[in-house]
Amino acid sequence: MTLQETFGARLRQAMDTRGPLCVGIDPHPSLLTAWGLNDDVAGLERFTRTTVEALADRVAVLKPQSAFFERFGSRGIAVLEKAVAEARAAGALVLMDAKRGDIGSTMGAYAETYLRKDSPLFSDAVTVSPYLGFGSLRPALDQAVLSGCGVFVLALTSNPEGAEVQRSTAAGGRSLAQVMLDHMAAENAGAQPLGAVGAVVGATLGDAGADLDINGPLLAPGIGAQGATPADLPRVFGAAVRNVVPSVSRGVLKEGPDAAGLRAAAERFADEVRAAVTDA
Ligand SMILES: O=C(O)c1cc(=O)[nH]c(=O)n1[C@@H]1O[C@H](COP(=O)(O)O)[C@@H](O)[C@H]1O
Repeated sequence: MTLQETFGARLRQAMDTRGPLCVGIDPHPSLLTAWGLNDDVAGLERFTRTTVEALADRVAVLKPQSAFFERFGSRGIAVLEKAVAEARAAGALVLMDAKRGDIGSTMGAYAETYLRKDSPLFSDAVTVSPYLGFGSLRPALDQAVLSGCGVFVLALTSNPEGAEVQRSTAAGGRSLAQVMLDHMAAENAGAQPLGAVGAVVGATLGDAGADLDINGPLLAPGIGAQGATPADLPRVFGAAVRNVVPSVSRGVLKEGPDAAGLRAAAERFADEVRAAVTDA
């Protein structure tokens, strides 16, 4: 695989050319209603198509939240499959937010679902949980490298409940999250320009209080509806802020269904991120 084909290279290039932003596609029932749509498969399809058409040719990363599609069973998954293919065709990287985590043998099936090139849900990257043990992720980590894809591993999540688990002290006195971050750094060692293993670290944390030097991307959800702003990023991420992929879902989606409104919101967030990172 050439350097250009690695996930790290593709992500870096997308962020440099399109701006440092991930927009989440989270079709909440309340958003469907606010857009004048019904909370049914037709509404889901219209919402998703509008968002992809408005943003896939300009934002670096689109992150569909699988749960909102799974709600509708197989017909919802069909909408998701189409959205992934169309977003990728328009040049966006697709990060499937599925937060999968299971024993290794089952993780192998998830890896095939999202990271094998001939799968109907093939995406550029997927979110996973390491809290069944980092080693349980091995099939996804290996499949990602084979396919030139990325894996975003939950480390310090944006929700307040996460700390109970993630900040607990593990063997050797490190926090459990730090143990996971250290595994990620080991996976990414030597990769240029960035490794394929990303960490998820909430922008809401105030100060991450962890060593985020993993030589990989740092997905930062929590901007917008959960209260964080791009200006918070330098404080949370310190020197690692240049590897941050800030993520906004409702903060952009609430500006729909008008495509111009969605685009303007995404551009505004990307501009604010650029300013915050430049000033850092
Ligand atoms: O992995 C994620 O994307 C994620 C991790 C995390 O720590 N917190 C978090 O909010 N998310 C996801 O990011 C999105 C946040 O949506 P908004 O709060 O509407 O911007 C949701 O799809 C969450 O599932």
